[in-house]
Amino acid sequence: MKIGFIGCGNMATAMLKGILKSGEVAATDMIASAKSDKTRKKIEQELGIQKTDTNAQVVDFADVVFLAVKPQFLEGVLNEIKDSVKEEQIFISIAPGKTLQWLGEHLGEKTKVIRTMPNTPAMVGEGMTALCVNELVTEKETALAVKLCNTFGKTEVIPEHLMDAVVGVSGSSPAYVFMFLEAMADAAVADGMPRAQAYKFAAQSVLGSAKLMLETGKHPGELKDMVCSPAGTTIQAVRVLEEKGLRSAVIEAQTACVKKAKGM
Ligand SMILES: NC(=O)C1=CN([C@@H]2O[C@H](COP(=O)(O)OP(=O)(O)OC[C@H]3O[C@@H](n4cnc5c(N)ncnc54)[C@H](O)[C@@H]3O)[C@@H](O)[C@H]2O)C=CC1
Ligand SMILES: O=C(O)[C@@H]1CCC=N1
Repeated sequence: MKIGFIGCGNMATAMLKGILKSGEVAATDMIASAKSDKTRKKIEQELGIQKTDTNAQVVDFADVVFLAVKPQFLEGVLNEIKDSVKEEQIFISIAPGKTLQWLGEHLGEKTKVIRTMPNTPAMVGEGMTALCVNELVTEKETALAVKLCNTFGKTEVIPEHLMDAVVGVSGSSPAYVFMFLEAMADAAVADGMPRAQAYKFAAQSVLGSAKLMLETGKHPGELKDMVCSPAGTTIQAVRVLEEKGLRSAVIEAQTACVKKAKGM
């Protein structure tokens, strides 16, 4: 199996590293395209795979082609590669808001298309990717795409109508989590802790809390209650977070994020 990436920025690099590390595909069977010399140098030196400045060359080479440019450049790229597309190939988009129908219209109606939404924790093998497929993609091909995405984290196949919600809950959410981490660290710095140490304490607490929820399967409210001792410290923090509207802020932020994804 040969894999190609059109565009080799943050997400593509993270995904490529996962696939390479898994050993599922040899470096010689992978190619990525980039517009700048700097990125092509990165492809060669950091990833050790083939590079090109021509997107159609990726399509000529690969069985599975990842479309990893920003959504605003996608239409131009699809127009550029359309004549090189073969019916047996699989195209995997990682763009928010671009539907299977839209992708099929631009790639040709007989094209196998998969729509995904990964996230940047893929850079450390802890990504969360959602995936949906068009009617031309077989179960075996879906399983192949899941296997590839599992090399950089967890993957779930979902109905397409949930894809915009995924942008909010996992595609974009690392940004809100990093803001929360920064704020917690700032408070610890205000209380005298060195900044580097504050980041470590905040990040490990978030990592551990997420792991605790995933591994116990317990309701987050129950886990929160386990921390809140009667007349203790935590319930005071919870009281202030409620007063300042933490839940509402997160829900409103995510709703704005999903609204933007729908309009893309
Ligand atoms: N960064 C994130 O957290 C996530 C991003 N995505 C999506 O992934 C896609 C890529 O995003 P990033 O990697 O963050 O962006 P990026 O800007 O880091 O990478 C995009 C790359 O595509 C290249 N490019 C632009 N036009 C091109 C063309 N015509 N031909 C070949 N290469 C071209 C750019 O030079 C750049 O290196 C976008 O659709 C984004 O919405 C999805 C999930 C998470
Ligand atoms: O901000 C964005 O548009 C992309 C999509 C999901 C994460 N980053």
